[in-house]
Amino acid sequence: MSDPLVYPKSGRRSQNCPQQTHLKLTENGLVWQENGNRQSLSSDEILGVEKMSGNPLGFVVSACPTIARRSWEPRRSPRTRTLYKKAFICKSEAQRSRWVGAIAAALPDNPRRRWWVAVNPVSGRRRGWQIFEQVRPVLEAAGVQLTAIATTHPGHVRDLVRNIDLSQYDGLALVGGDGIVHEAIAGLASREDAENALKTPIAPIPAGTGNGLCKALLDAATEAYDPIAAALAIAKGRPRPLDLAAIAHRGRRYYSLLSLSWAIVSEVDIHSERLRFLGSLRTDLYAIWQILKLPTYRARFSFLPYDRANLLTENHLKNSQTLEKDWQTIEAEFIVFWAMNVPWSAYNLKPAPLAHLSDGAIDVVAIRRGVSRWQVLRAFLKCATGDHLTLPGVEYYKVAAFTLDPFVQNSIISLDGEAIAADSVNIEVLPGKARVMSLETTI
Ligand SMILES: Nc1ncnc2c1ncn2[C@@H]1O[C@H](COP(=O)(O)OP(=O)(O)OP(=O)(O)O)[C@@H](O)[C@H]1O
Repeated sequence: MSDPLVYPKSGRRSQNCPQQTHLKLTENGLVWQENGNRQSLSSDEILGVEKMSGNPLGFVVSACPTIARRSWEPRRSPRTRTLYKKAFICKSEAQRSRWVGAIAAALPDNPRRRWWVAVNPVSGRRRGWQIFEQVRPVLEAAGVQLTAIATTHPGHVRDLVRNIDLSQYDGLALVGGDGIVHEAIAGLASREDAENALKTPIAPIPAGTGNGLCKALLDAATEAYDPIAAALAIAKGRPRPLDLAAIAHRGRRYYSLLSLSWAIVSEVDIHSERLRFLGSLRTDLYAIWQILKLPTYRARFSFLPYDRANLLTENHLKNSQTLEKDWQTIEAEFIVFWAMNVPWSAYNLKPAPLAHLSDGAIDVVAIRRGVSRWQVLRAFLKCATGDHLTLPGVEYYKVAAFTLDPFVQNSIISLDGEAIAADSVNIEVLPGKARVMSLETTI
């Protein structure tokens, strides 16, 4: 559809705009001229179109385009998005109706419009509700209906999700950190209809301190890590499978979506909570403190290697054990023990660069006794970009299942950031057990 009779309107700046434009609806989106420049919005970016209130000739297109990189931003970093509203004025009401109808018809239908939203107001820097208010207009512009609640106590999301009528919703959005996503999964898994319930699409909106799952999803879609892109995954994305790990510990069964860590990693994860007021700096400072102390933790680690050697490049194989279909056992003093379901454990930490959201494997990064403080510190620093795998002392195992028997009294295991006593744990991968919203074009 192409129409020369459409005039642009840019609010207070309308006097600077050309008198006339030529709006075109192509199979890729909208194209028009403004101040002599060609402007466009692709159909991937357009959220919706609506008649302008107060002007019978106007209509407004809402979109989430990427914004131009600033001069100091690295060229390879993904570009952030913003909510953008573009107003057009038609010559007649009939023409406006034609445009609104044509644009709406050209947008792909969103089969998932009804979302339940839990907002943790105290996660991260206590900006959960503010972040929800930031993304709400994006979702509403896309016609998403929201039923939002604020959590009031730990375990609240798990209890609500256990009892919620899932037939009323197309997905669960979680504004907070990985902790409330973990709770939502626990709630779904504890239902009588768990098998089906776990297929409910989940969408994390980052407001916590770590947000490893959200970072992993956005990074896989080459999107910048920000709440708007996370919300766009609800409006324009598709559900994709996510492996879960089933954990047997002291007769109980847990589900993990992110990580199981022990040794200095769990010490940092759990004990740095007391430095919460420092934001994400808390883990960095606590990690440096632990590396200076360099405690070691004895354990038996038995694992079933995951037979996909082609996923490992030659370089990484140097640090990996031989891949065989049998269980293997290592008894050692560990400094680092970090089992990851996804590449990112936090938005700024990529311990498992070879992990994939649904490859049926858990990636274990370990450092044993015998390396210097300097080497551990280097591995920790390189971990920010996932470039630590080739460093001396860093071991990497891709496994389908494992058992960890810690021989240390009074240590803790961190399961998706929540503490459990360091006792024998059995972990098994449940391939594609859950579903998460993603902007990836090929899944
Ligand atoms: N209103 C509340 N008051 C206190 N704790 C809460 C409340 N709502 C949720 N929680 C608990 O807060 C914990 C952490 O939540 P969340 O994961 O959202 O944030 P975070 O810890 O800052 O983020 P991350 O897990 O990414 O570090 C969860 O275990 C949850 O049970």
